Amino acid sequence: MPSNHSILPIYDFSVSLNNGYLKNIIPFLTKNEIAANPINYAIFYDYVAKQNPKLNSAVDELLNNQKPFDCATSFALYETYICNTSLNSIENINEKIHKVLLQATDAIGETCTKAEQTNDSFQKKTAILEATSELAAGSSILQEIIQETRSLAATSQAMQVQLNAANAEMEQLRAELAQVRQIAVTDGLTGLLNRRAFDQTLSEIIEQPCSETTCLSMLDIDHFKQVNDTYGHTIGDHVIKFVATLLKKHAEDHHHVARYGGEELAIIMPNTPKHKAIEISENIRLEMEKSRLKRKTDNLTLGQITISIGIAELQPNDNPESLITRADSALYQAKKSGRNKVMH
Ligand SMILES: Nc1nc2c(ncn2[C@@H]2O[C@H](COP(=O)(O)OP(=O)(O)OP(=O)(O)O)[C@@H](O)[C@H]2O)c(=O)[nH]1
Repeated sequence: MPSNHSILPIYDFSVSLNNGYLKNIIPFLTKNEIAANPINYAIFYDYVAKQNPKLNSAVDELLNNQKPFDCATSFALYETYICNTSLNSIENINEKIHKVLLQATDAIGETCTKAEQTNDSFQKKTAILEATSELAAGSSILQEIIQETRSLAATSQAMQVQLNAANAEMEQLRAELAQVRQIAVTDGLTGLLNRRAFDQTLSEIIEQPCSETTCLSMLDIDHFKQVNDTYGHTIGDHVIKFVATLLKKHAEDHHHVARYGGEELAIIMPNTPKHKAIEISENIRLEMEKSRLKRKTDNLTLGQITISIGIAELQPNDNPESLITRADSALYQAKKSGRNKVMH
């Protein structure tokens, strides 16, 4: 998908991931007697993908209160939480910025006009003062000049107050904008970079002329379908989240940790020699192998869950696809040779 389409809903294109969602969405819609039309499908796609916490809360509330998913409800959910979320927030922020700038420009304009008028008036009064020899007339003109000076000072002070308020509001808007940007690059389940941000980051790193080695590590949870089938999709999600925390823990500060899709995660490692990429990946694999996850509800210990990892080192003629393909084939080798392995 072209990266400039940031206002479109962001969907994953992994076939296995979407098949997994499909298997959950249809029974869910049937069970709750919700029409499986494209709008409801989109709503429940996001609901199952858990990428949109506000949508999930809104849907949960409707379901808990046994409200029907009629045309109006579905449209409202779709418009509010899916199609227009990012567009609306960006438009709102733009509107607010425009308003603040207009207010600040008005305040500055008003002060400038006042200063010009005062300047004209001063010039005229100075000419009269120079020409008059009467003390009383001179004193009255001086009084007027003092008044006008005070009035100009008050206008300029009011402008200062307005500019300070505008500055504070711009700070707030800057923070809101940063938040919207953050949401656009974050994977809702794991908090890692999402696929779009991964693609963009990898392209940028490859385009940069760099003498240091860059490595890409791709990680996939072994027999994950079995985890879902045995413990359910929710536990599956928790396992993905746990693996994500391991990646964050072991990756270095300048690395980029992302959810590539479904149960496949990745670390882009700029300025990292291959032996270091292998060491980090091996540490992640080992910690996962040793971990014994427990189901929160009843403390049941899940069986051993392992991960396979493939590493590729960036070559001079690489593009993102060729680098990903090599890391993916190393991952495939790791799977083929028994899983729970790091291959490069
Ligand atoms: N719970 C959960 N499951 C997911 C998610 N994304 C993908 N899956 C599931 O992950 C599974 C991936 O299975 P496969 O690609 O067949 O591979 P696997 O079972 O992991 O086996 P190997 O990769 O060969 O070790 C599918 O069952 C998907 O439904 C997700 O976000 N949450």
